[in-house]
Amino acid sequence: MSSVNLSQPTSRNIRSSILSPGKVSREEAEEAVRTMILWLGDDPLREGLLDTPARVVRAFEEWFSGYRLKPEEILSMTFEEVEGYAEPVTLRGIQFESYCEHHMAPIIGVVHISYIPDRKVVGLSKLARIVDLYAKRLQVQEKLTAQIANTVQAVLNPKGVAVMISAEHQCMSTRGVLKHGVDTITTQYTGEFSLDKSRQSQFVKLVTSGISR
Ligand SMILES: Nc1nc2c(ncn2[C@@H]2O[C@H](COP(=O)(O)OP(=O)(O)OP(=O)(O)O)[C@@H](O)[C@H]2O)c(=O)[nH]1
Ligand SMILES: [Zn+2]
Repeated sequence: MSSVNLSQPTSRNIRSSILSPGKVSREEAEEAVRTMILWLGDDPLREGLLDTPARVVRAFEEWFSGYRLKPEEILSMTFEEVEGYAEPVTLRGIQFESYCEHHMAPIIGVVHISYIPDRKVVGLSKLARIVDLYAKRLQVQEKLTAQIANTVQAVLNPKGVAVMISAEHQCMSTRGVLKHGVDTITTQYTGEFSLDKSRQSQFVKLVTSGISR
């Protein structure tokens, strides 16, 4: 059984946390969850909820693990000499879960990424890791799309990058306007994908066509 301290956070410790983001202790985060449970009208001391603050904090560590990762480290392993391959490499349908920065509600969808190698290629899984690095943060979809494309461009330096995201925002489907089944689609292009419209349409056709394995 964990011991429970129901003291309210003071304006002093909230202010000091804002001044040094990331410096909030695990105990303070668990305390915030207890405050939310109380505010909802439930009893954080009842048996079923005693361990909930610790579980919620552990879950948040997974959902927001992207803040602790560095893109340069993920994309540092590249392969040169790919036997003359010079056309786009495309990963279609990378599933992701993110959280909107306005409501902290899930954004669930898929990312499609394509890049045109300039001698270097990167391990395919590393592109999916870059998706998670930015998805597992508080986000807006437009920023997520741009961050993925611009990071792959900056770190790998290919001839061009294309990113398309299609996602449902639960802040629109489970609350507020209550519209289910809306796909929000965003795209970001760099290099040849930005300059050459035929590259763009080739990418869009590839990721939206019905090819299967
Ligand atoms: N552009 C953009 N908007 C988003 C994203 N995620 C959520 N939103 C929107 O952010 C807006 C926040 O609007 P507010 O009026 O401040 O919040 P609200 O009163 O909760 O708004 P409603 O959702 O309309 O009830 C809403 O229109 C959301 O649909 C995103 O990734 N991109
Ligand atoms: Zn939202």
